[in-house]
Amino acid sequence: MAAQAVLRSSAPARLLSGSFYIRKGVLASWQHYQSRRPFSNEKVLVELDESTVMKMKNPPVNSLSLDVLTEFSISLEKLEIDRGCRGVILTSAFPKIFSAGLDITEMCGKSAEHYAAFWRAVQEMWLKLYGSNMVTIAAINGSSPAGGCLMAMCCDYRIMADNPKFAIGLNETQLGIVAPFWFKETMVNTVGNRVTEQSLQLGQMYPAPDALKIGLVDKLVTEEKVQSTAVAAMSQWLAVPDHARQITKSIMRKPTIDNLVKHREADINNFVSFITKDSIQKSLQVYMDRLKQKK
Ligand SMILES: CCCCCCC/C=C/C(=O)SCCNC(=O)CCNC(=O)[C@H](O)C(C)(C)COP(=O)(O)OP(=O)(O)OC[C@H]1O[C@@H](n2cnc3c(N)ncnc32)[C@H](O)[C@@H]1OP(=O)(O)O
Repeated sequence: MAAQAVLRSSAPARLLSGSFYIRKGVLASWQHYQSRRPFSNEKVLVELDESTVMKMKNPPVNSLSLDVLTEFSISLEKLEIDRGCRGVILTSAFPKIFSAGLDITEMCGKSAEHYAAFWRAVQEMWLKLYGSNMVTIAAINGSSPAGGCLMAMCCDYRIMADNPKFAIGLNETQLGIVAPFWFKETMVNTVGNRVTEQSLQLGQMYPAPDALKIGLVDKLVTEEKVQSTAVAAMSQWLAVPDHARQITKSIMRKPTIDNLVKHREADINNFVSFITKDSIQKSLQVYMDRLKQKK
């Protein structure tokens, strides 16, 4: 399956004397900006535009395979070290679906080594996105279960298409699996303990209007306006001095991040021993069969 992230890098925040611009507070030559060109490899395409937009493009439903996760982390890392990029809008290239979450086929019928590599890639994506110094805004243009919801929750601000057919939530228990502690902590940090406790046990998916009510998303707009609203929100977030915003973000998120870093290997071992159980493999298979039968 081809996965492609489309990245658009920000134009200079402010031009000075026609030949310099400010990138993360550092003066850099206009020539340098011009030398930044769209880049692409098999799965990543970077285009220069007014805002940096990272589009998931893994048909048909943006499931997060090992390849997609790896490419996502590499792309984000590239933007992180690009001093010209202060914020990223994360969205989907497809209408009606933001991301179907982790690719279930990566968790079925594979070797223990594969599960360990896959889980490390999930952790890496989370560490990079939740710990990003950039402003991150999720433009949720469709449904977003489980790992898709996790990605959205990692962002600083969430805008979702106002359509009750689109739902978001951590539905892991519905698959017979358990959201790990750092998924749980990300949700607690987003909507609070009580809502998380109930949502996780029920594996609840929230239609967009309900997601707004519980604070799982911050704003609803019509489908056509999701991206332009994200661009407008980005300007507002970028008006805050970077250093103050970044330190504040770190104060809020560091304890949660440190907790995974400290228990990273144990978390991988736990995932592998859980996912290789016959009963869990059977649950996932039943869930996949149901997905295919619903057509
Ligand atoms: C201690 C250990 C803990 C383990 C923790 C593990 C944490 C797990 C996190 C996860 O993210 S698990 C994944 C959870 N995701 C879901 O439950 C989503 C399932 N999919 C859907 O609900 C729907 O597909 C959709 C996303 C709402 C889209 O619906 P739509 O009607 O547009 O498409 P479909 O016809 O259903 O799907 C098309 C095609 O895609 C396949 N597919 C869908 N989701 C996934 C997926 N997550 N992984 C792999 N494949 C997926 C689906 O089977 C269809 O395939 P084909 O029939 O076309 O072959």
